[in-house]
Amino acid sequence: MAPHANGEDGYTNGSGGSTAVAGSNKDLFTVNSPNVVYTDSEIKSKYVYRTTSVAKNGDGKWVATPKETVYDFKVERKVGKVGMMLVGWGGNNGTTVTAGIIANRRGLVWDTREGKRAANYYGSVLMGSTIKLGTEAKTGKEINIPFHDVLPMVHPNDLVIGGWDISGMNLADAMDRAAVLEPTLKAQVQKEMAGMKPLPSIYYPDFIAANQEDRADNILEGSKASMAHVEKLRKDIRDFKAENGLDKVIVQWTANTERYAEIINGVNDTADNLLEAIGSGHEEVAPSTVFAVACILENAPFINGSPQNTFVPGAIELAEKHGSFIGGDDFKSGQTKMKSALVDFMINAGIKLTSIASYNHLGNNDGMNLSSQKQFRSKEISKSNVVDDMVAANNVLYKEGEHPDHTVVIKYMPAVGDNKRALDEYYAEIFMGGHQTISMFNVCEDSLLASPLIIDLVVVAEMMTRISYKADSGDATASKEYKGFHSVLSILSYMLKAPLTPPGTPVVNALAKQRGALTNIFRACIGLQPESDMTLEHKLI
Ligand SMILES: NC(=O)c1ccc[n+]([C@@H]2O[C@H](COP(=O)([O-])OP(=O)(O)OC[C@H]3O[C@@H](n4cnc5c(N)ncnc54)[C@H](O)[C@@H]3O)[C@@H](O)[C@H]2O)c1
Ligand SMILES: O=P([O-])([O-])O[C@@H]1[C@@H](O)[C@H](O)[C@@H](O)[C@H](O)[C@@H]1O
Repeated sequence: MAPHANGEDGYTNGSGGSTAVAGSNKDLFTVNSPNVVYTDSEIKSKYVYRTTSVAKNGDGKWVATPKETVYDFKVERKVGKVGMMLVGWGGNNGTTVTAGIIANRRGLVWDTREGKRAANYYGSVLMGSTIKLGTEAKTGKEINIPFHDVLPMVHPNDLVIGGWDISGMNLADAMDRAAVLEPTLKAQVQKEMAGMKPLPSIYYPDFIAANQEDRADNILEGSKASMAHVEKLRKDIRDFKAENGLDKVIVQWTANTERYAEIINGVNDTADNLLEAIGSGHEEVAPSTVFAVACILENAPFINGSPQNTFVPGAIELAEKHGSFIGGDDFKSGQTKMKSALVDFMINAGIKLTSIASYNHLGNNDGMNLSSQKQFRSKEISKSNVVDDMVAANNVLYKEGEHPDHTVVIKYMPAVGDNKRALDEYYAEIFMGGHQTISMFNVCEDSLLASPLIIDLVVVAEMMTRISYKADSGDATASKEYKGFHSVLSILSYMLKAPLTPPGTPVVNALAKQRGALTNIFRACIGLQPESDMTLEHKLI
């Protein structure tokens, strides 16, 4: 049921909930609590984090003990001027997200066969979805607010965009090459994008498919890692920041999928060894890792939107040493996003999933790059591990080490272009020897699904640069002074297929849990408890 204006400062949707209209004033809401203090520059909150500690007693039985930890969070309210630099800016995703932000910034409307279309941010969890703020006391109605309004976040319209590409094509021509957007929209952004030209990038041929060589006409000298490359990329970031008067820059890899790098002791296992390996031009150091190192040293958050193992152990250690943010891997845009929701539902419904067959074909340049086995292998890994946590959490259905069959196939079919076809079959055992077969045909317009994720990743990563905490927790999180979250931003996992997590911490792929973590961490920053959906107020009356 479409929402309709209820005459007040909001909308009543079909479920009787209410969504406050964003932008009706600078602060859509304030929190009325002795634990939350607003100043012009900061929001400070005291938050009681409630968990349940479990341990086995002498009889081998689990004993569950409620545990409370008090955290002090601080949010800097000033957003500042933010830049987004994309590696692979001239690709399908890079050109599409750039055109999309320009179209939104200018409020563009364009003609299509189905009628007029207006710029929007659909598919962005921050710009296109809401979270529950609470329940209206006088009516009992659920009050929902735009996700983007829960904390002071940068608006994508305000992002200053730049980046690198091994292809020197200007963004207007590259947008035509990508063949993603309607001509009537392209025509309205063509002039602005024609003035955008990617910076030359580093190109180490062995890491991406040989079929990409023809594009590589905008490259820096040297076909192996070097500190000169690191310093050039660092200078590019500094220059971009200075030329645009930016307060900070967030960098994202949306360049082609690379082959995995071999993890070698003495080469990329520690921060020092990695820096030495770069300095000596070791052939196992990938371009994406060189970009990561440059960003870490420049303290620019770096996010890997592709599946390769960019963050070798040495890169993670370097980020921890410098307190720089990194995140990845591989945008979770279509087939895998659906899988991480559907498998979560099936297994948590007690349905024993026994096999998943995931096939897809696509015809864009990414597909061509993935037609090479080594690059496909990177993607196969990231697409295959996405159900592991859900299976491992259900020891009723699955014995130790038991898991569904899982096959991932990707084929390059030029004819379909960016309109990727995903065909999935989920086969499961149900009650009394029965079976359930779910077959799905999902046409994912790859870049139109990935572009909003690029925006969410940048906005959340930037937000995390303005959140700090201190705690007298008595555990590893204890800190007397305010400090940032761990360098590995696992809070980004909702947008990623293979979430990178701080060393030794579990990977969560279940989509609902990932969204819950993002929502509730942001709620904690303003002193609000997690939304439990218990709604006791509606069940105990
Ligand atoms: N739905 C999606 O589109 C989606 C989902 C998940 C992951 N991804 C990943 O995002 C990446 C980009 O996807 P795409 O469809 O935009 O691909 P694309 O091939 O259209 O764009 C990649 C761009 O990267 C450039 N490039 C390659 N190596 C480079 C380097 N070393 N430095 C700078 N630029 C370089 C290429 O010239 C190209 O313009 C791929 O790795 C893909 O697997 C995409
Ligand atoms: O996100 P998702 O739809 O599961 O996975 C997609 C793959 O199916 C596709 O082959 C690839 O080109 C995209 O980059 C993306 O990784």
